[in-house]
Amino acid sequence: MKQSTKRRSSPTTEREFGGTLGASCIPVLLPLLVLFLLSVSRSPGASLLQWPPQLPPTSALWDPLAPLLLLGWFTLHAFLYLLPLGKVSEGLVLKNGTRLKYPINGFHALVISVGLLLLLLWLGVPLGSLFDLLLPLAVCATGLSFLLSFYLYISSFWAPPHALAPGGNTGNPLYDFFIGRELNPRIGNFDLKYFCELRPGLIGWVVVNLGMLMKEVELRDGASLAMLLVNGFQLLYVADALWNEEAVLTTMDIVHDGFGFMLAFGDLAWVPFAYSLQASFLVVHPVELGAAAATAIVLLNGIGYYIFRKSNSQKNVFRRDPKHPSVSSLETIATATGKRLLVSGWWGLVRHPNYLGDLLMALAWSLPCGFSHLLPYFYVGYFTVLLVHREARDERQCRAKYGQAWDAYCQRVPYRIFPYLY
Ligand SMILES: NC(=O)C1=CN([C@@H]2O[C@H](COP(=O)(O)OP(=O)(O)OC[C@H]3O[C@@H](n4cnc5c(N)ncnc54)[C@H](OP(=O)(O)O)[C@@H]3O)[C@@H](O)[C@H]2O)C=CC1
Ligand SMILES: CC(C)CCC[C@@H](C)[C@H]1CC=C2C3=C(CC[C@@]21C)[C@@]1(C)CC[C@H](O)C(C)(C)[C@@H]1CC3
Repeated sequence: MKQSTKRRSSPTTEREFGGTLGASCIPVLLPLLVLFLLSVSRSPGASLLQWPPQLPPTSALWDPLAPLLLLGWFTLHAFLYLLPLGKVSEGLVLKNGTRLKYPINGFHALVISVGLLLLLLWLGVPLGSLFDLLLPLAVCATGLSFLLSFYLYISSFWAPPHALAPGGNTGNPLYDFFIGRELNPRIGNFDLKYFCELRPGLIGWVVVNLGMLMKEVELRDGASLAMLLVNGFQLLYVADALWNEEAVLTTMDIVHDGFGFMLAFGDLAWVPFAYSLQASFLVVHPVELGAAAATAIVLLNGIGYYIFRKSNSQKNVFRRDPKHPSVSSLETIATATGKRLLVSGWWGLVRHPNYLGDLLMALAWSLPCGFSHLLPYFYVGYFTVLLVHREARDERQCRAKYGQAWDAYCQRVPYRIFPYLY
């Protein structure tokens, strides 16, 4: 019995994100990076390269209102998640042959949240004050990510072996805490990873953006075109994710990755506070955008969105029902697992067309901030690194899963993300 537990706990020797060293440093460095980026975005110089780096004074990191707001926000979203609205969908087949059920009511949660925000505005609640609360909120969200990650790590020891993620149970506590041991941790029917991936942080990002817009209105008696574009583009991205909530059930995060610090912090702190940097930058560094530039940026976002949505939907439909009329005529290659790989349509253009679309949108979100500072382009740089790394991880997993069939796909579709470039 003991022996089998040992074998179970080290199914993979390969470690990602720099192994134990990465897993020990990232949980310290990333929260500091969020605070650094937030305080640079509101400083007059907004310089990323200033030495010594600008860190906020400790007095700016705490406000008793922040934990209350965060607690209220989480309670609201847990309640909305449990409401019997929308349909219930099944995830992909698990190792033990079963499928988990997931409520598809994220879009309802977004609409109700936006409705509540409009009500608050109508009641005269100064949403612009979120600008002054950003640092304390980011500190509390980070604290919450740590608490959740400790809970996830400890509770995973009660999970059955088939419920463990392939990469997150090496036996090294630091690494497993970071990557996540359990694939789909649940409290009853409440799926913690699925909830965190799409609700409090993602919708929280929209709220932070709206707060920045209201701060701009307070300061300058109106919202700038640049701020409206950033808010509009990112709202579209979040609304799209929730409208197509079912598609998240076939992404790497849900299907392959465990739920540990990386995703908990990513979902709850990194997304709402680092992804909203353009909006917080614009509060202190207004940009006047001409009509021609705005049109070109809208076009770029539209092209990126089209590629992103079409390719993600094509793969999702194909994985759920390969005989569906919209995908049945596409060329595919067989793999030894019984699953087929698309080699025409969007997935015949490059091996990750969805990343290409996402990166075009990322650029469109930064361009409204002009070219005077580097900070608004932080997201494009980070996202390129994230997706190039993610593509390499996915490639390794697919080669292990599909062997020769994957090599044949790579020969047939030689470029990874950018046609003729990479
Ligand atoms: N905004 C953000 O911060 C982030 C956004 N994203 C976005 O999330 C979306 C999902 O990305 P991600 O989860 O990384 O991965 P994908 O949705 O691209 O999923 C990759 C999986 O798709 C399947 N697949 C790969 N090639 C083919 C093919 N030719 N035919 C059929 N199936 C194929 C494989 O799984 P299998 O064969 O087992 O089904 C592979 O493991 C992307 O649009 C990405 O841009 C991702 C990360 C961060
Ligand atoms: C903390 C580290 C630097 C890395 C954290 C990575 C996470 C922030 C991202 C990993 C995969 C994500 C996805 C989305 C948001 C960012 C994270 C959590 C996503 C929900 C965004 C909206 C998209 O439409 C999507 C396809 C649903 C995304 C799924 C992956």
